[in-house]
Amino acid sequence: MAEPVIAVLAANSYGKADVHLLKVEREGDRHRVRDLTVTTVLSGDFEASYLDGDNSAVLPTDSQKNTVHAFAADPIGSVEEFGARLARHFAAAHPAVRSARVRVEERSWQRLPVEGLPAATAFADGGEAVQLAWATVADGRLTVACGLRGIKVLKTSGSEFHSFLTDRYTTLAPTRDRLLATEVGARWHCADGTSAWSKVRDAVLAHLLEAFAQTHSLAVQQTLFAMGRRVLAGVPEVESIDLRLPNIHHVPVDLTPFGLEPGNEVFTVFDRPYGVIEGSVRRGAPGAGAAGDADFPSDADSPNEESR
Ligand SMILES: O=c1[nH]c(=O)c2[nH]c(=O)[nH]c2[nH]1
Repeated sequence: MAEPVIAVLAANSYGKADVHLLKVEREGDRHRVRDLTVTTVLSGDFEASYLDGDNSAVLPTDSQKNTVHAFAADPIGSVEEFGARLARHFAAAHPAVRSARVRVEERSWQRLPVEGLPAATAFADGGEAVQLAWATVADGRLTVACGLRGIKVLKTSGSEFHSFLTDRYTTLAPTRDRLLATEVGARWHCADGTSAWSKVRDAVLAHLLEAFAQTHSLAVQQTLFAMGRRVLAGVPEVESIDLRLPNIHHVPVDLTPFGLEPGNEVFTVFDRPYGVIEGSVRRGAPGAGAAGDADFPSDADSPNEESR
């Protein structure tokens, strides 16, 4: 028989990690977004749950997540203020809590400056975009494919998705007003003889962002084609462009169980799973673009990737 082990419970805490939410603050047509990831950590008199499974003092982590959502319905203020409000709430509301720690991380989004459009509802995040190039010499000939990834953009208006095919497994509700968010991956091929790659790159990016912001979207697929077509129209050096647009789902949080207005301001960000929409756009007459397999930018880091 195994030796009886004498064990005591030492330090312990529990909470909800990485509650990722997006709050849209609307002032008429001008929107502002707050992209927050919140972690709650409670410690206190919770030994009974660890030792005996007695949960009578345990505020479920699910309730902690709901609290974060409900508090986000009020003006958020700074990350410090939001964290302090939550921590004070958890510490005061439940007697077993001796300390409540709340971590608030904010990702910043900037309005897309789009000429001729206030673009008060289109944003790009402050993160770093990655620039990519694939240079190949074969038979003495240089070909260069160019790309970028990691450009996060979102629109808080001008996006719908409805009238889609349904089957017995469909539960998705049609919507005429949804939040559209993606992380653009692109790879383009230039005409022979092009060497002004940096100039082309800047122009491609500007056209991609502008088309994203300006296109009233009925589907990510439609936005993708509009973005590709805009690049071909605006950058004569580009012969074709492959685009990958993940559809990063933002689902409105139902606040009615907490006695609040349902609202359309606090969204849960589902980092995964996500839709993946890919397509190549190239010069040619309608009907000429036979559908086929392509190496989309998702595969872009494969060392074997070298040609279209
Ligand atoms: O723009 C979209 N295209 C889809 O194919 C799709 N599928 C889905 O669930 N949502 C969306 N949105």
